[in-house]
Amino acid sequence: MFPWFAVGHLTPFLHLSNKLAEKGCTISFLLPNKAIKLLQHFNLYPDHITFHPLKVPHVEGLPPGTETASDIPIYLTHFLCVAMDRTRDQVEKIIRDQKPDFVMYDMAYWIPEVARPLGIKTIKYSVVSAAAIAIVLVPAPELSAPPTGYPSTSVVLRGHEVRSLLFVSQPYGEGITFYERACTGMKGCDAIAIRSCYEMEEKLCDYIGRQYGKPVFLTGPVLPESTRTPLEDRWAQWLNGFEAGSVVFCSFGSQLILEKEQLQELVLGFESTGLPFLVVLKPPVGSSTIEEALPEGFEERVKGRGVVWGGWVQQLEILDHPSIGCFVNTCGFGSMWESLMSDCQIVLVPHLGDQILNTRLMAEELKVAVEVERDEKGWFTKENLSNAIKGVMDKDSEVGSMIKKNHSEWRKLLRSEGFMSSYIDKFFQNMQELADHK
Ligand SMILES: O=c1ccn([C@@H]2O[C@H](COP(=O)(O)OP(=O)(O)O[C@H]3O[C@H](CO)[C@@H](O)[C@H](O)[C@H]3O)[C@@H](O)[C@H]2O)c(=O)[nH]1
Repeated sequence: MFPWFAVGHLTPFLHLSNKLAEKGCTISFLLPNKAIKLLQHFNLYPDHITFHPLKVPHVEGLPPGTETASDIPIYLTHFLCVAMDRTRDQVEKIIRDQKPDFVMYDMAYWIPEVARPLGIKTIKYSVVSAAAIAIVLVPAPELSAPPTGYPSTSVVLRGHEVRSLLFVSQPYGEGITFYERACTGMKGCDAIAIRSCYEMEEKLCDYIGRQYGKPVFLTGPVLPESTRTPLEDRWAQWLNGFEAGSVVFCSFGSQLILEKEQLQELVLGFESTGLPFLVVLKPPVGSSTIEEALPEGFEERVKGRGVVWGGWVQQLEILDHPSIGCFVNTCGFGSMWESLMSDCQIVLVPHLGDQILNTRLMAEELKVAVEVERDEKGWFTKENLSNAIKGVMDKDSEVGSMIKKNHSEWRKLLRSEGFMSSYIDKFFQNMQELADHK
């Protein structure tokens, strides 16, 4: 397993590794040294899954010590791609030593070049939605419309949102654009795997398979069915102090760093809901702590009912806490699945291109969430945020009841006996057939 150096990618690769280890596979998991600490509690089969730490070389343009996308603002990501590509010698050595049957990868487009001469099969595992892959099948200058044959009219970008995909034609590593990286990685593999399910994205998955002429294997959502570690006492105790389903939890993923002004607007939005809230965000641009960026008098005013936290929390465990009633997030693909598995109302504030598409899927196709209204620049006002939250938390709200009902049906399906395991069984069978295919 060789995932991209970002928590939102490392985590689902590890969840899948657990499922494959359960079936008896032996897995070498390649990851930046620093990420081991963050992930090791998710390794449920340490006898089968071995972490191989990689030394991430320093690349000019990155702060010293950068190892994952969480360490840097999004606009520096292309330098981290350079660093990942420069681990190629280390990766190649591990592959030669371990001689696996398969290598699964995502952003490292050069894996097929390394593996094929050794007779090793490769699977490109996409941990973003099928919609997000399908929409970038054309280079950015043509992005004003989805590619020909794109099979959805609702899971699309609208107007100015198209700008969120302009990065596709920009360098993403040395001498390679994001588009070229994505396409080369797809064209070189023996099969494409997607962390999705037919119930949600069948047409999009089939479309990708047709475009690349490759088999497409779906792994399903691949989430732990229950949380394994107890919630940190600090949060358990704080949340225990509120009524069931009353607290609004907000987490913006592992990467997003806001401008100070945006952060202030956001927290003021939470304040004006009048509801208890736990907001987890990275300190904004130019601040070393979250506290120094909060609006004046804010902490005093929300004391006892609101917390804004600048560190890492156990998101899955928090979502499982009975006091949480609403989850506000950017609809990164990891949080999207986690929110669907939870019992909470879902409010979405997408930021990146794939997050907008996931939001359309959730809010318009499945109708399990509401999307906060945003302006041309992609930002929103405290009133819009507060209204969206109150709209789903109000017991008499029609929209709130409608999304609650739809969400509960999806949750029932995802949690139903055999739903996730049948995807894994099928995926495992697909892998065995691919291994036998000379
Ligand atoms: O304090 C925190 C913050 C995050 N998480 C976990 O980190 C993961 C975050 O994943 P996601 O919600 O997808 O956010 P990002 O990592 O920011 O997402 C990146 O990767 C996704 C693919 O997984 C893309 O869809 C997004 O656009 C991209 O920003 C989830 O499993 C969370 O449970 C925690 O456990 N604690």
